[in-house]
Amino acid sequence: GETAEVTASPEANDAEYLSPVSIGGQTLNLDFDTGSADLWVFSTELPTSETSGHTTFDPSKSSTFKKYDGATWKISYGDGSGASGDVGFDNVAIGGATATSQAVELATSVSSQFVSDQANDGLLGLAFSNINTVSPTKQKTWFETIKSQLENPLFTADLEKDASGTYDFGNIDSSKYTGDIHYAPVDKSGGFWEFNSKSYSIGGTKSSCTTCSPAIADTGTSLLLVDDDVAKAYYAQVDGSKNDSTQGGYVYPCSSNLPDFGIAIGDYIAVLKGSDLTYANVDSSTCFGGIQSNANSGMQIFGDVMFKQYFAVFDAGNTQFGVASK
Ligand SMILES: Cc1ccc(-c2noc([C@H]3C[C@@H](O)CN3)n2)cc1F
Repeated sequence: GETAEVTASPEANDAEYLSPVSIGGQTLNLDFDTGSADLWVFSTELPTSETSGHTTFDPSKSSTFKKYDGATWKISYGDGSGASGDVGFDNVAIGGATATSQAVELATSVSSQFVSDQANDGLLGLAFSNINTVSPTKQKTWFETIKSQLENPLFTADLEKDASGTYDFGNIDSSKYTGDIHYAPVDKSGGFWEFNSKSYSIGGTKSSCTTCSPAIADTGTSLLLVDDDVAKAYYAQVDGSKNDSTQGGYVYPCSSNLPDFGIAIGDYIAVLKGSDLTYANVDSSTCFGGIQSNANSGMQIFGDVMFKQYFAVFDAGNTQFGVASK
């Protein structure tokens, strides 16, 4: 079976990570997103006013592209951004592994956040295809299309702070982590890599929260979005912190010593170092936290703040998600 490895390069503030993907021989830089299941790209079908700075996929220049007549897609993301368009099939290669006749969703419209994010040429969903948005027939993700060709039906994420990391498909590279991999069973019925997270720790003090929302492993989200009462409890330990609606979340003096924060991945508590829980500067003395409230949306979203501190295994063979120290 095959294995494949591709670089994941961070944008400013590690807001997102982009990886090169070859579609019909054309290379675009896509945001691998384990929180969605559409592979969509900036295309020549967009108004040119919206494609400045982006690489666009041109179906007319691919000898292997096939239109999927009548099919459309439309997606919206957690931050209110979104895109829509039509569909075709082409050969899609990542790190030397090629999925043939992969559904490729061509954007004919994208929201302003995508227009201005010029490094991003589209998204590659790595969640489960029951949440793919193609109509009238949902389409498989790249990972689902290629899974049977892989040495093992899994992929791993090693994202780094202000540095390039990797996604690996088909194998677990033991040089990328230390100690054991701690797995939690995944409930994929909602389409996400979803697991229970019923406890947490702040500065080493553990709390159980039987009412805590389940969590999803989401490489497409920059931060760590936890239940509102947990975020409150965390920042109660940070002098001078406040939930500032103008900044969009919790801010605090950059001189603060942030406590460590432990998140439950099933029965395992993964401790995130407080020293790596600041997301960005608001100004020279005020900082914006990597831990933020999920506004009681009913789902906790463990994004890149977690992936930068823990090696992650997305195991579709055993429907489990695992983390290891690195
Ligand atoms: C400009 C832009 C906007 C959003 C996203 C985005 N990608 O993944 C996600 C999260 C939220 C959830 O919906 C699924 N995963 N959000 C990427 C962008 F480049």
